[in-house]
Amino acid sequence: MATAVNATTDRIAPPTPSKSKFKLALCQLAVGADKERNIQHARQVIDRAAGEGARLVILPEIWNSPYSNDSFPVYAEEVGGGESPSTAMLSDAAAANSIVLVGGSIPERSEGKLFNTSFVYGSKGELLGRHRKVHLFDIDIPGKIRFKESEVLTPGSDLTVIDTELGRIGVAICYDIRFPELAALYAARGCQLLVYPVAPARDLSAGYHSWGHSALVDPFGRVVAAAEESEAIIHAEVDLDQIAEQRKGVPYNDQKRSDLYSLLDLTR
Ligand SMILES: O=C(O)CCC(=O)C(=O)O
Repeated sequence: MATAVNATTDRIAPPTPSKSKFKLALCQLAVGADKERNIQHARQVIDRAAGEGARLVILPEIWNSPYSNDSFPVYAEEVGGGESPSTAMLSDAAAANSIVLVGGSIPERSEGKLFNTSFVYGSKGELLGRHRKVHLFDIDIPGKIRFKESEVLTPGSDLTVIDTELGRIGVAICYDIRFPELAALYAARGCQLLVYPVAPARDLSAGYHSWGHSALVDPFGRVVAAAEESEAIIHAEVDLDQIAEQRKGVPYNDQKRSDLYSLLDLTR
């Protein structure tokens, strides 16, 4: 069923988070071909970020494997039914550090298919939710770059809104950011933060040259904190009350002209 979303009346209020101010860390990891090393390295970086005060820690897209269609089937893990050293580490790291952890993404195998999936853990190590990338990165720019995730991966079919103790988070992955309808639906569902695990650190010896430059951006589009190309942990403070104030001050979400256009939520 398709439901027209009226941002003024249909906004779903999030539950009150345990803290309105907290520190987050964007971990722009260097990723290599050695999976075990990638997992150990991610664990060390999560521990460091939490040790430096972050309560919400975010990893990049595909942090346990090189970003390539050849690698995805080799590095993929079955989560739940099978052995998954990557998500076991994420759950353990979240509990050990008492943090909310958006675990970037890993190639996930499920029922014979492969997905690009982000697993999100709460501060007791519990799995809060998962996002399977819904817009696969399929581009072909003649003479420049050709990448077709869809040759190997299956797109997810769910939007992902997760209530955490630090607020309501809409999760999507990398190329998903180019589709503003998704962000608008997340906003209409009351998300206070949108998290898009994107590139790891730039590595010009890798098959795909990710861009790096992980960033935290506020409701006015201002870059609050950002990395360069290389491996980094970027710390920044999030103030949910301030975000709510900023949204109230320029209330464009409540000023949409639903008599002229509307957002259809096809999942409802
Ligand atoms: O949107 C882009 O420019 C890059 C997307 C990408 O690298 C990805 O989705 O993995």
